[in-house]
Amino acid sequence: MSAQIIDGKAFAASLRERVGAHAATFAEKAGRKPGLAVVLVGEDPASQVYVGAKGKATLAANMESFEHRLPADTSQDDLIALVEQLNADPAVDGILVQLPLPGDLDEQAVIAAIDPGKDVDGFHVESAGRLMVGREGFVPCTPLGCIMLLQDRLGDLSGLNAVVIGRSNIVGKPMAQLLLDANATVTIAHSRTKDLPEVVRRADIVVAAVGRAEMVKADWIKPGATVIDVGINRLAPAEGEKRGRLVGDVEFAGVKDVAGAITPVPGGVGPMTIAVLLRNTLVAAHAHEGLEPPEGL
Ligand SMILES: Nc1nc(=O)c2c([nH]1)NC[C@@H]1CN(c3ccc(C(=O)N[C@@H](CCC(=O)O)C(=O)O)cc3)C=[N+]21
Repeated sequence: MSAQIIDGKAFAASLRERVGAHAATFAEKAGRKPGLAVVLVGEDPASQVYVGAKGKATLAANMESFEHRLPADTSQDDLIALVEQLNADPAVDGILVQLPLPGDLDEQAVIAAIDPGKDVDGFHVESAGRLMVGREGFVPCTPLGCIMLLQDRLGDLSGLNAVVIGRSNIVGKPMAQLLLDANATVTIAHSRTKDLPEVVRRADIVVAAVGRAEMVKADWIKPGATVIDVGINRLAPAEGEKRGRLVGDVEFAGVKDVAGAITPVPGGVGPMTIAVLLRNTLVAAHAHEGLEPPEGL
């Protein structure tokens, strides 16, 4: 049996379409477009490409994009001063500071400086706390995109066994909370987990977010399980290749013959992250104008 391939790219395109339509309606009511500010510190080439892609998607969704590119030797004080300037700017609804930050910049301190009402990444401790206690707030884009794909495929997740591999603040922990909120039975596995393959074999839902290329193997997967691959790893170039292939944390070639459904890399979770970022920015814009939140997103 071969798994259904979950087309995150198509799902994300449809979400971006709906967000763009809502953004146009918002602009008529508010007299301005929703605005997203992206701050990039340093010259990491992968980050530059990624920030450029976000800017394009933002404009295509009828939103304003504000890009701030700062040199790698920017001081903590200057970076926080920029964040405070963006907090005070009424044209800016969402603020994203691209991570990781270079050098000794203190990520937690920079994130703490973001107005929680503009925290469209959902990385502020206030957003994390709200998610934990079940209050409304911004949810990190990648796990929110993953739960959308899961609910689209499986409907009700009640009682399903979900195993999240990885415990980062950005993906693993909020992912587990979202699955718990959806009434799944949740296990968070990590580098110290004993007999990881055996734990994963019990899962109806596997979310792999460890950042290790092709770590999850076919014989770890319960037949028919739904596999969400959050990893984006660039392999070393093979003979004759200029750039190495992009692979996930799951060995796709093998796992696709066992799983019931699986997200590919690229074209799975990655595009969802950007679409959800735009969705969160749209929600922030409505809150800033005192408008009812948009429906059906
Ligand atoms: N504050 C912050 N928020 C982030 O959300 C954030 C961040 N920092 N730092 C970097 C990571 C990385 N990230 C990606 C999003 C989309 C794709 C994506 O769309 N990938 C495509 C293809 C990418 C390619 O071809 O290189 C895909 O998977 O199909 C990738 C990576 C968001 N991040």
